[in-house]
Amino acid sequence: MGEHAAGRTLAEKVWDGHVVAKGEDGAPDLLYIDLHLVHEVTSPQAFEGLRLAGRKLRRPDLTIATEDHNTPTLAIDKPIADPVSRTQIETLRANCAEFGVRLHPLGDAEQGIVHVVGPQLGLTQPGLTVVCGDSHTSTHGAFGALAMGIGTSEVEHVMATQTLSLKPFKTMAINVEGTLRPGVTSKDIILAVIAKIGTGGGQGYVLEYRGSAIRALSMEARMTICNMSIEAGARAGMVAPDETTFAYLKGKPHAPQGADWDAAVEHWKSLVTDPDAVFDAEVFLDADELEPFVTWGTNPGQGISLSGAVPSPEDFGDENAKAAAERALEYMDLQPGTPMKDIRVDTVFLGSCTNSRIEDLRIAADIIRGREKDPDIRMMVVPGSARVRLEAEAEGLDKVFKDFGAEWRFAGCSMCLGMNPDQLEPGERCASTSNRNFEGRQGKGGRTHLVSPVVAAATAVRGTLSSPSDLDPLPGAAAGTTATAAA
Ligand SMILES: CC(C)[C@H](C(=O)O)[C@@H](O)C(=O)O
Ligand code: SF4
Repeated sequence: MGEHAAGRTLAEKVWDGHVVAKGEDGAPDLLYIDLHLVHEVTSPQAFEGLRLAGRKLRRPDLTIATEDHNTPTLAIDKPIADPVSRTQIETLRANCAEFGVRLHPLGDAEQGIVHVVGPQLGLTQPGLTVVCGDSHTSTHGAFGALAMGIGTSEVEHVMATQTLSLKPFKTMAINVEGTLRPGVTSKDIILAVIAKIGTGGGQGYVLEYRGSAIRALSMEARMTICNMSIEAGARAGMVAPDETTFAYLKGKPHAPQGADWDAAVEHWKSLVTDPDAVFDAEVFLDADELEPFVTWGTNPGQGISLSGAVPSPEDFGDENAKAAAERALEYMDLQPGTPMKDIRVDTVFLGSCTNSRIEDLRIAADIIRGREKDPDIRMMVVPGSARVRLEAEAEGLDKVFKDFGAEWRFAGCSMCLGMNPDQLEPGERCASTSNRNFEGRQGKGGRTHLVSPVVAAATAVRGTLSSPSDLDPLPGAAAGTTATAAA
């Protein structure tokens, strides 16, 4: 025991502030939940459980639902053709009506991927506990919230009690110092982190992303990083709130106003890891050295610099990693030693809760503006929410994408996981801005390379995995890229 208690990390502060009942000897604590986000896939049994128990929803005012996974991205005014998707959507609508949950249905201006909607409404705020029956709830940690994906039985527990029983966690600092080069984005940071620590490296930990490179990122770029914390196996990922966070939140529909705003900012400023706090583990990454990062395999940790080559299973010391690489290369139909930039893709997907916010669309549009799409590439652009779509259209980005030959779709999860008509054909290869490259994730037999929005855009121009620096300069433009390090 030390002389005096050590300082606390950000995660510990938020946790401590929500304990309703403390567990003894490593048993779970009961935590109060500030915000419960709901979508159609993981809520039906939870609502059914409440119904069977004759219970009410404890806090409808802290619960909000949206339709995202099963929604079509074309002809959204027509009935949903797929019976399973239609049933899930109709069930959500009926449940929300019965239990008094605010729902943003397809066609509503606030409909969209649950992890895009919460932040854009200003519901996601520093210091809150946020849960959702969805693994990528970690996205909301970008605001300094403790945000966790939960299972359907936990969804029911939160619905019934507004609390959740949670096991203690360990803390890991992910320190990213330096300045990103042009064309390198926050997506590359997180892909590099996962390649470094592995898909199980974060197990049991709440990650805190820190350092000058993280501080320099926009809120949307921070969300991209926190979003993929779960792909490293972590319980959650967080960034301490700062002026960037406050500026993003100010004026959002659910952000505090007037004197409440000032008081909130005062409180939020205390949500930082104390200088004398000790993390259970630390990881360091040099932002100056980072290059655009892409995956070659079938888990998000199987990634490499875009300037590199497909690795050989022999490159992996560990027998499991060797076997996993062998299997991944077979599924991906790739030969060791092939330069990543020689890999031809069929489809480019710009979307998902990782990279479908307005900044993602802007930086991709900046690259393709005035350029021609490779004629054999199919490109789909799917805004994360109806609001993002409207905003993009007000800026004329839809026209940039359409002139380029891309498909401009309505908001939803879309080809991120193909629970809707947007799927890859067997054997089709896709450069995707989403977060999972599992076998069959984007359609049976489909092959996924995870990339940043700028790599997605450059790939759509050249037809092979490419970064903006591989593109010929536009006539009259200065050499280099217009992509900023902001996304
Ligand atoms: C459908 C849902 C439960 C799932 C998740 O939890 O992540 C989905 O969003 C995904 O990305 O695979
Ligand atoms: S966009 Fe993809 S990762 Fe995000 S919630 Fe939807 S299916 Fe899951």
